[in-house]
Amino acid sequence: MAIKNDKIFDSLELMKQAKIPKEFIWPENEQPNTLEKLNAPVIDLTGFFQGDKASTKLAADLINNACQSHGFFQVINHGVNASLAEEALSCMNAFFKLPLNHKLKARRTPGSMWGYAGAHADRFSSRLPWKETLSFGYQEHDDHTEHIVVDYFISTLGDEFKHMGFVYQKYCEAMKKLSLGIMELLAISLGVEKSYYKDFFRDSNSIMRCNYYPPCKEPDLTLGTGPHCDPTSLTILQQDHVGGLQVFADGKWRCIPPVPNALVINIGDTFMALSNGKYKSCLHRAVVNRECERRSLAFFLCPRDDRVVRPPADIEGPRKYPDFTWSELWEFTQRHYRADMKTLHSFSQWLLSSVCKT
Ligand SMILES: C=C1C[C@]23C[C@H]1CC[C@H]2[C@]1(C)CCC[C@@](C)(C(=O)O)[C@H]1[C@@H]3C(=O)O
Ligand SMILES: O=C(O)CCC(=O)C(=O)O
Ligand SMILES: [Fe+2]
Repeated sequence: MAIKNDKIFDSLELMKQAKIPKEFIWPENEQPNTLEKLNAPVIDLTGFFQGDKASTKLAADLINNACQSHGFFQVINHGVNASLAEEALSCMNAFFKLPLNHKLKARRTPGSMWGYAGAHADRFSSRLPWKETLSFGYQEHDDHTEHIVVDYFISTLGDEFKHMGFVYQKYCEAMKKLSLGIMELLAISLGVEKSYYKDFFRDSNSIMRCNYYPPCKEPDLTLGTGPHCDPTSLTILQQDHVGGLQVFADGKWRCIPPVPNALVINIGDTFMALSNGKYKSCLHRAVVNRECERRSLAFFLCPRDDRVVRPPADIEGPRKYPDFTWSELWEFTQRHYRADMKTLHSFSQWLLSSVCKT
């Protein structure tokens, strides 16, 4: 995707302005409104990790019910160390509170996913999200997976960020381990051989994203993250205590209030295709507020670039989506299409039309 404009927003300056710039004002029908809660079940993973059959069946049934409707559920006793999770959140402040020129040392380069972005102002010219992001990869290569994140922070921001790199290295490893456990539960809940999805994601190529949402003087006119379905396979979201995540379900935007020590899990487009549409990748967004900043950490599980996304034979019914690879879908969202609620459908049309042209 070519750079639309090379505008740079300084969140420190933006926060002082009584009126937000027009680029951040979203269409009225997409602006935040009154809220009910989403029934995103909180699933205790203790018994599943201990191999208890009854607990595993309960977890699989709750997941099946949630994923057939809106694709969101929450997990507690998930095995991610609480102090690591807390430090991953606090490390965000150490980066996002830096002066802008320091953050720009990690600036996302065109065509890359990695790095710092302010409101995606280098990619979009309207409906800008009221957020800053820092994204980096967690690819599983044989030779240097165990320090791939540390290396990124040192090479991008310097030795003084080595500790932050170490925290996120450990965090990504913990997220990957949890995501493979969730993949086993998803397989069980779909009646698929329980290691099928785990094996599919063993050599994953995942994305870690830190979302920083500054306070906003006119929170009802903008959005922190616009309405979208995650194009990825599975998202593990750690939100702080502020709240702001909303899911569009049963015709309404519904909030998922933060549950202490819980992680929010949602199905992405790629897993919807891997389940042949049985599990839903659901529209969601993030709102901001006037009083305080909000932070979230999103781990996006993605398969190896070239692995063909195709549902297992156990899942019956006519195919809903064509075969594709994650690298094809990723390129579509980075160069041709701003992820929204129709990404997978638009991508399928784009893919089939490009096949017809060859
Ligand atoms: C593959 C990805 C693209 C986005 C980050 C991951 C999964 C979610 C996508 C995103 C958050 C959906 C909303 C729009 C987006 C541009 C954003 O607000 O950040 C998307 C991410 C992206 O393209 O950078
Ligand atoms: O910050 C949030 O609560 C949601 C962010 C999100 O949906 C995303 O980054 O894909
Ligand atoms: Fe998302």
